[in-house]
Amino acid sequence: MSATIAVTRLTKTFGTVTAVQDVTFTAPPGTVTAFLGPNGAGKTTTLRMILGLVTPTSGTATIAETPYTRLPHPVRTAGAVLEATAFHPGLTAEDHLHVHRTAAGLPAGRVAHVLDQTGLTEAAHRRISGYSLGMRQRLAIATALLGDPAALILDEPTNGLDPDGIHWLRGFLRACAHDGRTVLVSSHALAETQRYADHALFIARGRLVHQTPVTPKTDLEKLYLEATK
Ligand SMILES: Nc1ncnc2c1ncn2[C@@H]1O[C@H](COP(=O)(O)OP(=O)(O)OP(=O)(O)O)[C@@H](O)[C@H]1O
Repeated sequence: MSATIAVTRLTKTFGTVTAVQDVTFTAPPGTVTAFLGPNGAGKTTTLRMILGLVTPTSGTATIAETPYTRLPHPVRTAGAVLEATAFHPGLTAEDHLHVHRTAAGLPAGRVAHVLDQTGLTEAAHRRISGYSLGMRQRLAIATALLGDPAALILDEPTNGLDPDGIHWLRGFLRACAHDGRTVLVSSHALAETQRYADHALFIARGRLVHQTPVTPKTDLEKLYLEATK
């Protein structure tokens, strides 16, 4: 299954604050799309609208041509990691994943598979309370992968990762795209984004101000500074 993420004229106001204004873009399968912009630009709000967690004031957001809240199989269609995920510290990673995969009605074998995909197999029987930030980030990604989703949405996944973790994440995102998944990632880490993204969207003050294919020659920082000033 493939799942294009399509955002059309999306707008969200919170009282007098316009967080997102008339944003339109498409994130196609088989690619990593980076979502870049200053603090408060509207990235998280847009991702939350795509995932049905925030109701748009106007416009639409669909995954596989369907709003998230109306997807027949949401966990198989889209997996997401938004901001700091809370885990029960007394559980092991394996326990945590079994709780989630049972709730989602997924086969037991998925747990070992996502542990392997995120490099957590050896740590699977340790309590999450002893996990580093990077291991927690991997576990959040493992949870998002339980349904083998066609689309993956990650909000600032490099935050708190050490160089090993960043190296792993880069390879992981590329592998996801290679497998045909649609990957949408918000980030502030421009040099790193340059190394894994196929396409970059720039958002500033709630508006999509620029977009570009990303190649080794793209000067993402220069484009970012020009587009968001
Ligand atoms: N629930 C809310 N109520 C009121 N205002 C909100 C709410 N959520 C977001 N905002 C405001 O909307 C704007 C966009 O915020 P958002 O979190 O989407 O930005 P962001 O690009 O993700 O920022 P950051 O890079 O800091 O995570 C900000 O002005 C923020 O204060």
